[in-house]
Amino acid sequence: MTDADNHPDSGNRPDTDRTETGDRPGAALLDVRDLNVVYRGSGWRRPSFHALHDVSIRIGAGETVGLVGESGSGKTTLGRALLGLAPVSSGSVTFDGTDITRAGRRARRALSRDIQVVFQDPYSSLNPAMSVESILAEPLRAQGTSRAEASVRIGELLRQIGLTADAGRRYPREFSGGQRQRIAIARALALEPRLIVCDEPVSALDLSTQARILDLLIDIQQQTGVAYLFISHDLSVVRYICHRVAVMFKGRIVETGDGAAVTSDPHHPYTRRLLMASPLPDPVRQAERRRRYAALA
Ligand SMILES: Nc1ncnc2c1ncn2[C@@H]1O[C@H](COP(=O)(O)OP(=O)(O)OP(=O)(O)O)[C@@H](O)[C@H]1O
Repeated sequence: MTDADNHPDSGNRPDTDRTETGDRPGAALLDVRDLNVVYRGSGWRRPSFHALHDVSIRIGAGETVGLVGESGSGKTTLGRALLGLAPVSSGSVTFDGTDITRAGRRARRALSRDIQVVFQDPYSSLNPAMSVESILAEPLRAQGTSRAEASVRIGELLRQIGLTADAGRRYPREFSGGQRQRIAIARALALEPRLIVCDEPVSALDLSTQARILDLLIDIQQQTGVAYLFISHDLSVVRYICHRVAVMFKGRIVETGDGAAVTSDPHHPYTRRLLMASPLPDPVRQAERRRRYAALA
């Protein structure tokens, strides 16, 4: 995408039909219901912490749902719960009909193909001692893909993220931050997941690189139909990429709805405060980002 009008600040992410509640009609790919997560403490020095309170959220196939909220509100904890990595005390996380919180080992193994994650920091999320080829081969080999098939798939993945085939022989240190994040995205895509938890995937990148990575994620979604849970602090980014947005405050979801509506006409007082702290649109920032983006196009 090279049109400056399709810039992250413009909030014109193509939308699809919505129901009145903002949910897509039909069965959800992911259905989180009344989820509670409690981190157990150890004595009075480290008391237990109730991180998520009765959280419910749905994500449809091919949909991007944004999760915004201040630091410590529980966004990453929810992302971890989808990966089966949070101490769930009650509630359910149903992915395509299987409750992740109660799944046995075999079901979990199958789910680990379907749900992948991309982290904020591409510098620390890639093993510096491994070539890109080995990084991308790892999830494929772990699922029993043959060497020959893995090699073909790695070629496809590099093309998909816009890197040349020789990138496979190089190491993470030889790439820029944006290129490393592309490699992290390719690793997440290797097993053709149906949902990717994107935990602040562009916050460590400069503005023009952010725009390119967001466009890559949108292109990939259009090609593959993957769904995203997109965790971010940046409302302009969320407005650009997300179909729907959920706002978290102190471990609770306080508002959900259409991405453009929530970010321009918030109902909950906390969302209004969030918007005031990061005004949208900011004409100066918008013009600056458009200029940089156009120069790169
Ligand atoms: N392993 C843990 N043990 C105890 N408490 C934890 C643990 N992990 C997170 N927490 C607490 O749970 C709360 C939610 O943390 P979480 O990382 O989910 O927030 P967040 O919204 O993702 O924050 P940020 O935007 O800063 O990443 C915080 O108060 C945090 O201190």
